[in-house]
Amino acid sequence: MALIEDYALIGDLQTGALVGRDGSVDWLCLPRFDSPACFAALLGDEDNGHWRLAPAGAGACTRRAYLEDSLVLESVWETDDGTVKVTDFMPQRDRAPDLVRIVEGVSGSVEMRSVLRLRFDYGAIVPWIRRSDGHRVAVAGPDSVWLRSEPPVRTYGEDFSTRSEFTVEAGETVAFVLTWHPSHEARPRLVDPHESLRHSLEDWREWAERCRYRGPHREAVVRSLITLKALTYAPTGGIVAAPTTSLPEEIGGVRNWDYRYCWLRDSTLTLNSLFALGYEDEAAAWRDWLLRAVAGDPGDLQTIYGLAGERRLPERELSWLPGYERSTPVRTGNEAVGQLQLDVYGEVIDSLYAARGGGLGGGRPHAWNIQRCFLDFLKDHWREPDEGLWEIRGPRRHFVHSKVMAWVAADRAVRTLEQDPRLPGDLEGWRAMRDEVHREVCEKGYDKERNTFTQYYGSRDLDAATLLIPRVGFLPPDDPRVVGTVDAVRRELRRDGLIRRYSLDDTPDEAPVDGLPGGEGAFLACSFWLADALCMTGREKEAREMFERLLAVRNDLGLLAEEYDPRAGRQLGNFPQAFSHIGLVGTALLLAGEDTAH
Ligand SMILES: OC[C@H]1O[C@H](O[C@H]2O[C@H](CO)[C@@H](O)[C@H](O)[C@H]2O)[C@H](O)[C@@H](O)[C@@H]1O
Repeated sequence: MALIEDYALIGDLQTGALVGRDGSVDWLCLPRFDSPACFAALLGDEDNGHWRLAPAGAGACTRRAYLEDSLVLESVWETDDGTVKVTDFMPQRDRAPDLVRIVEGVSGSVEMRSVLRLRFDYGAIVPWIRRSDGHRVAVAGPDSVWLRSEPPVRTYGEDFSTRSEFTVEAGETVAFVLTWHPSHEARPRLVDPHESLRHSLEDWREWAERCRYRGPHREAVVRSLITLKALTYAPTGGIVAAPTTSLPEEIGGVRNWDYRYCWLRDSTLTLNSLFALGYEDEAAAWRDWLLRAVAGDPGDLQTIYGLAGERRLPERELSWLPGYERSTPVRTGNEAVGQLQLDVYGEVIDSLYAARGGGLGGGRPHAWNIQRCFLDFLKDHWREPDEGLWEIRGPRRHFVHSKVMAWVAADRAVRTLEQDPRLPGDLEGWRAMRDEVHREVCEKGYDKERNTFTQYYGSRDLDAATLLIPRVGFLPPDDPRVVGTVDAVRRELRRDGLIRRYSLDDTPDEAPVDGLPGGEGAFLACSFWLADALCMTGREKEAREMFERLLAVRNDLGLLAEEYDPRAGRQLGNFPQAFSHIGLVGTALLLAGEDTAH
């Protein structure tokens, strides 16, 4: 079984595929990130769908890398008979998604094998396969997938798979193109694989060159930005939290969730990273996505939407999939859609505030009207308990982070009005709310005895999200309560050098706050937040050490999942995860003195 970090991401800004070191594409949803997978071996085995293209009898590739600053992956096998490389990518597109795999002989003469097992509907459906016009065509229900090669190589069917064996000599290429198309339509248009490769490289190069970061970790920052960009759904401007579902937070555990949707929290933070580094177009596209998605009653605001702003994302379990290393259930949809997560208002308003300050005009009259509606809602509801940013599935609580973010919402709205008094708004009401939230959090969310903010009112538990208190400006970094919180979190939530998001096993007699059985790894975003907090509280050396430790956790391609198990030395959770890459970019900016946050 491949480790999570054995995978590489390729994508076309509408969906993404995971390619293993052995040349197997084990995850691909077509045509969108949130469509059913036609390759789901990631969450089961080869019979759930995959496409392996590699030298016959070979194991993992000898080396692999993305070509320059792109999402084009090159895997090289050195064999006894010669060296061969496979270049995998998905050209950016209008409609039909293509997966292109170009085999190139480098030296000697290498026998190659392609085994394609298409299984629609997350591994459940074996399609019917026929030949048409030089293609192999797989059809089941609404889906059809077309496979061709240039030059044509012989394919044959065996064991419910489409196979080919061919030999490449030095200098020869064989390019495969796999294209999804609605099954009721005629043959899709054909792309030229070599020309598409040139375009893809050019597009990514131009895009990456626009990055404004000038600090010492440029390679890591650019790779994170490319990954974040790869998680944007270009037709609508939506941003997914990750391209996968149900990669476990604990091997063999139940904490397996579907991240192929747009969380307002994750999206706003992604957007802040892109915006801070010069990517205004993405920011504008997401702002417009947001305005469409949240239109309606502000009380109906959801924390999660579909790629085009869809609201219903019913959670269900795919019983036929055995799960990644037997981690079940495998889920699609996400029940957290119906939760009350008060922090989201603050994150959205903060992001629009930053965009306005950065000249994006966050800006449009419509955008300001929505922020006013959010504030009106929050004024009436901030005193309520909620599920918080960790989307707990236990009883609602008065989470300190949620209240702090309610303060952020009021603070940014007040500041907007102070900067532009012509805008309509309840300046006095919002000021009063801001003061009241601040007072209450400092009174009820702070443990005087231990000099630390806690996870929720009245609790002794800690929460790494309180590390954000100085970052969002709720208290200055040199406030003793901030320093005390950073120290307490570092002391109590540390796990082999990294940070857990909250305590899970410290009080075994009590039900865990998140209402879920089992444990989880260290949370990478929180570990970046600790580095930020250390830096802001004057402990730059420790912050740098923490950052270097986190950089070392990335896989060979610079990718991060949501969590990490420091004891097993392996990544955990959905992959690659926007939250973790946002954390990396934020810390790199802060350490380089390029941070533009408040
Ligand atoms: O841990 C329980 C929850 O885990 C998921 O939420 C997490 O991922 C979200 C997307 O990155 C992030 O916004 C949130 O802060 C994380 O806690 C899952 O989606 C939830 O359904 C689940 O309850």
